[in-house]
Amino acid sequence: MEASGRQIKRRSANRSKLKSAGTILEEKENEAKENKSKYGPMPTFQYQRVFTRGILIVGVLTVVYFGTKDGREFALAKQKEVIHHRAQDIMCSDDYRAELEAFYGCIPKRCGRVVSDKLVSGTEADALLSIAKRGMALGGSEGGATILDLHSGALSHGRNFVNIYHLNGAKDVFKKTDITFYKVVKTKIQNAVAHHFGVQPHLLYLTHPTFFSRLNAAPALTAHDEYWHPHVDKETYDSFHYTSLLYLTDYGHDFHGGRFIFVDGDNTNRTVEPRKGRVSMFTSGSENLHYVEKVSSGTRYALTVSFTCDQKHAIDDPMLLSSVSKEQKQ
Ligand SMILES: O=C(O)CCC(=O)C(=O)O
Ligand SMILES: [Fe+2]
Repeated sequence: MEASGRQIKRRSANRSKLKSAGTILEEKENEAKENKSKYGPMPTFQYQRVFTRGILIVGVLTVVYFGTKDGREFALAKQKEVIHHRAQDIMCSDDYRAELEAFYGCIPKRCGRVVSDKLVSGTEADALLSIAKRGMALGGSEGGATILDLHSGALSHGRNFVNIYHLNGAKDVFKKTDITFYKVVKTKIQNAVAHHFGVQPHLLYLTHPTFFSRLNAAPALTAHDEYWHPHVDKETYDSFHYTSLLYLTDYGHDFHGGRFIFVDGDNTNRTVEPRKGRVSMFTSGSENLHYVEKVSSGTRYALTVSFTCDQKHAIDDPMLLSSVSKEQKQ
């Protein structure tokens, strides 16, 4: 009797142990479920939370460090976009502002850059591309950069330059309509520069050098082929006050590499991807330090159209070879 009474007690104790173990298990499962749904899996060892957070912080810091070490990059104009008018203002550099003090009416209301795909039509861009190709076919650099200046006649040739107007083959290379297209486009850009920077268009003069460029991936043979160095136009070309670029071919289609990069003081690059007919205009001072990336494949064509406020440095529009006098040709 006594033994069976003890057995009953033990069984009921075991049952209650089992029950409580089951309850604990169930509670743990419920807790686990709750934890899973609310906060994810619970830490499985002491300090795991601290450890996980540490890893996360180190990860974020690594991304920030490597992301900013070589600077950041923003696209001011992507090739695929069609931009009506996109501007970025920058404080005028002191040297630039000081120099312009002498040219009343030509001092910019703002410095910076502006991009437009609506100024020059596809037909106009194609007409200018055709001029560049025909002219450059008479010469061409052996390195990666060929230029053609219709004003002075300078054309890259091998490792040097020739005057295209002195070449026999050049007699009929340009037509009257070519010169008309060239002048129309120049005047549109001149008015757009004046309008955007708040200066009077008749106080802007076309200046030297204004030229077509053709860039490719061929290794540089002379300093003239090295187009990728960061520079300030005002320092490279003394007479420049406003620079404009008209792109005649498409980045990512006609060539790769060859983007235009503004290097800004905030450790950030602003890029312009060339697009046929795209015009980029900017003040030529040190507020607009820039370079062109090396072209990695294909051929990039552009026209640099430069303006000065100083009439002393003004240049004339190009003329047809047939209307250039003998003295001018020599
Ligand atoms: O072709 C370009 O995009 C820019 C060329 C340039 O920076 C220059 O001619 O000074
Ligand atoms: Fe430049």
